[in-house]
Amino acid sequence: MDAIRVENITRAFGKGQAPAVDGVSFTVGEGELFGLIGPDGAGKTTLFRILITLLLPDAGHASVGGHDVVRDYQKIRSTVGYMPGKFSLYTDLTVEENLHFFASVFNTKVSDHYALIRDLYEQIKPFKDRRAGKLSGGMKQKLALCCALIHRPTALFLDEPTTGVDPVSRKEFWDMLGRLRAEGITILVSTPYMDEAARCDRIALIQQGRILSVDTPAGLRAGYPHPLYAVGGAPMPALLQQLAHHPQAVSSYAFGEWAHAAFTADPGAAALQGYLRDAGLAAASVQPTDATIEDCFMDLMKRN
Ligand SMILES: Nc1ncnc2c1ncn2[C@@H]1O[C@H](COP(=O)(O)OP(=O)(O)OP(=O)(O)O)[C@@H](O)[C@H]1O
Repeated sequence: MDAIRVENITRAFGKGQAPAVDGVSFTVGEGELFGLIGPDGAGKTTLFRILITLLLPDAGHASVGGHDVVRDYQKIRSTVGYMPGKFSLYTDLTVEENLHFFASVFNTKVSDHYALIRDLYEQIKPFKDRRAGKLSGGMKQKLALCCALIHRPTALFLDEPTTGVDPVSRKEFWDMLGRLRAEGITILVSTPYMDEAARCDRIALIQQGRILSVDTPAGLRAGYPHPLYAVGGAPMPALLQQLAHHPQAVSSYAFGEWAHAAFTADPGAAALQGYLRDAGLAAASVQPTDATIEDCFMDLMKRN
């Protein structure tokens, strides 16, 4: 049985508005770490709210742990953990009080499943008497995850858990997700950060409410359809302009200090270098490169 099943789910807000989620389908296997990757406004939160039964879909079906999100919503609420994108804890309660409160909501005790949160909670324990509102961003996020895990959910829904979190805490957070996955907990996590996609078993790329692709990160990258070059060493605006004018150009984007340029057929590094030199960009360096998740996303967006 799939841990999460989404079939043609559609949801719009108001008449005449484009649907926030538009005919979305995918499945998540038991114990899978599945990423929903897409920019702001792509429909990730709307989909999460439908799956954790806070919002009704207009059309389609979805189930979590075999329970239908409309018919069996109570069953789902007692068995899933949810960490919303916005800080969801009680800012006036201390760290420890928040934890006990969430345990009581789920009819359990902190001690019942402490082993699951021990690693995480040890890191915030020194601040157990501090009000949650006074914690740093990374600490708040750790406490929110502890609270979402307090009843040992079978499935965990994390909506942009690392947005606005520093790089070290982000890494620690993803390490923690790996450990939870090893415990057999199914995880659906959304993020706008393409680099985090590589930490997932499979990912769905989502844009304007539609799924562009569902694949493993490696499968997605391997399926990138164009010869791709990383080009640097010259001013970016001039590089991008010149690359866009190449007769075989498909696209060119700035990726940090490099431009990534895709072509319909492989121009060859030497010929591409010559083309740029002839255009007055003699300092440009050119090397073939593998597609990143972001390259794949850009390409799929162009084609859909
Ligand atoms: N309650 C609502 N009323 C009206 N429009 C909404 C509502 N919730 C979401 N939307 C709209 O639906 C679209 C998808 O929003 P959603 O929050 O699901 O996207 P997201 O991928 O989670 O992005 P973000 O990170 O910005 O929240 C957006 O255009 C948003 O403005």
